[in-house]
Amino acid sequence: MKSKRFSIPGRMVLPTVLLTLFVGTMFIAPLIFTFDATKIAVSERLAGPSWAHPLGQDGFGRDRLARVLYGGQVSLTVAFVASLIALAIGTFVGLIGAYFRGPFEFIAMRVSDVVLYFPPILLALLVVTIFGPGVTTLVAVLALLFFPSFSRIAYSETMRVSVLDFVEASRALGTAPSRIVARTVLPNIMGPILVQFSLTAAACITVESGLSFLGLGVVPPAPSWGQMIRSARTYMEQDPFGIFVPCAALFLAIYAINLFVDRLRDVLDPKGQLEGKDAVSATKDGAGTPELGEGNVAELRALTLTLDRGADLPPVDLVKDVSMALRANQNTALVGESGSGKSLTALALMGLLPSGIQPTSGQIAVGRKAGTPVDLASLAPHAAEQVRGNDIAMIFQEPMTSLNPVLRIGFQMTEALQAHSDIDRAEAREKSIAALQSVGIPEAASRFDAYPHELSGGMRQRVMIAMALLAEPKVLIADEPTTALDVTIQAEIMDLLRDLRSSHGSGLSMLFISHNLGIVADIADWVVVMYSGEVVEEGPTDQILRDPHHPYTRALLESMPSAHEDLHSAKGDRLDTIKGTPPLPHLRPSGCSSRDRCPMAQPVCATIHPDLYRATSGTRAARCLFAPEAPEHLIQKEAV
Ligand SMILES: Nc1ncnc2c1ncn2[C@@H]1O[C@H](COP(=O)(O)OP(=O)(O)OP(=O)(O)O)[C@@H](O)[C@H]1O
Repeated sequence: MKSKRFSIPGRMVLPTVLLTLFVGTMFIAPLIFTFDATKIAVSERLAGPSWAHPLGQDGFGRDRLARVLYGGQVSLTVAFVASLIALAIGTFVGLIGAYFRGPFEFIAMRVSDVVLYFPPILLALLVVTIFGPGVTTLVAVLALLFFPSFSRIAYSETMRVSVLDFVEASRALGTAPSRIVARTVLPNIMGPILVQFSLTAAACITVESGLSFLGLGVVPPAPSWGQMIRSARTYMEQDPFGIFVPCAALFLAIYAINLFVDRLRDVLDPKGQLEGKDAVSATKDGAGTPELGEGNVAELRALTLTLDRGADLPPVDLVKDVSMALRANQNTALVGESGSGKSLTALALMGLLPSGIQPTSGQIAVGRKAGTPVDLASLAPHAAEQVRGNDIAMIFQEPMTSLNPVLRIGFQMTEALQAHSDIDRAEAREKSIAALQSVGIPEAASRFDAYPHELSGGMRQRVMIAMALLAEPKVLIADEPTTALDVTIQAEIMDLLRDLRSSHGSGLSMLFISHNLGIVADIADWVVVMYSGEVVEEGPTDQILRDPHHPYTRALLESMPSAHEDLHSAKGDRLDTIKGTPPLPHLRPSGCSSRDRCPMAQPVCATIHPDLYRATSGTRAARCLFAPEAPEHLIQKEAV
């Protein structure tokens, strides 16, 4: 494996140079040149710039350049140290309060509330008046003033993040709470906290200057920007340059810090880290531009998706060695129980994997209407946005949460359309209304101006389908699109999806994700069954439904109530359930992953991990030692 080379990301170069120059000037220039910030020369008061005093002299004849540099040292140090203390205390308090709840939450939030009740500047004045002005008091007062803003943000962000799938999954994987907080939750809340840090550092500089301006900050004759403004104010009309210098220094300091932290947040965001990098090929030697097989519009080749569980726990493969070809004009169903890896496989195609999950081997290729195939995860965010929605689109389970509730349907549709094509608003409106009509929305023109809550669940899902198809993508991923709907509406949406291929005549390929093998008969030409992160069987739908070769597919069929009872049930109207639950990804048994739940399991199943054996005819494949596709010698050796 190649060793990582340290390099500054492109986006960070300008802010880093700017901040380094600014801070460097403040701290290094006084070491090189002999500046005296306190030497008074009354005869030269308010003198203009000269070689000896490039920024002129103040009302006491002191060198203004020296004062602005030393003042900067004080302001920046106070702001940085105070913000860092506020960040550390506030984040800790908010994180612990939100994650562990109970008394932790009560104490954390009430302490922050008490501080927030006081108007900040009054609280600052109160503390400074009690403890006396000075740098240490300033740092303490600023940290006290600003830690509640960090704790509030950390609290709300932790509440949001801790119910997300990947945190739940870490819990399910038995990771210790302290580890989840430090390794999983903290990195995911750092974005807003870093932004808050920049705002706080900037606010600290202004509050410090304000207090010094009032004579309650840095003690004279030590220089500070606030003091400089205060004394320059007296001569403002005679010498406006005197007030401009410290104000410009304040402006530059705040701008440089904000720019730096803003960019840093983008770079630290795990989703942004992929910018300009090929996440798949980075793990493989010799991988280049992804390739597509003949007639395929998207393809996964031997894709493995791995969850990084931190330094102490080994990584876990959530999806293993999955290959899938989505062909033009073909509907593919991806079927399996909850947790089998269907959604992650689809998200990998979209280049939208959650943070912490990376492709560690294999290849992802998505065909474009124009241009060479791409792996979305390897594209810069802006480039990926051009492909998503345009060449590959996705609809989700819950149309209410996929549509923005505060924007009219029409606005959301035209916005999506205009993002991918160069058309004006009127044309976008026309196309959107036509799209609404094509998915069976009555009175489409008036629905165009409706808000999502004014439509029924089925209508909303139709809108989502219309939106997804607006740019005429080659691939449409439908992730359990009917699960959140009433049974009657489900049937209507299934009919709509089934008819899409004929109504959408540009070779659309649909990947239909479902946990219900029974409902795919009408819609899919090809079925891929997943279990515990692996493909266990695939083939033409009619063949798989009539004669499943993998015991898990058979069990899945027999547990499904379906309109196609005649296709699969040999047991009349009695439905079987699949006993047990799928293994957690880090607890897969040796040999065959499904053997614990398989009625046909033999001792050999514990020793051999079956491959996905393909029939010589090249169509069907099954991952079972006893499937007709499996080479006979494998079990003969172990048989009695
Ligand atoms: N963000 C994540 N972090 C860690 N593990 C995850 C994450 N997302 C999914 N997983 C795990 O990966 C495995 C596959 O999940 P996936 O969501 O792809 O399954 P699924 O078949 O789509 O299930 P469902 O039908 O419930 O959505 C599961 O074991 C799940 O717990």
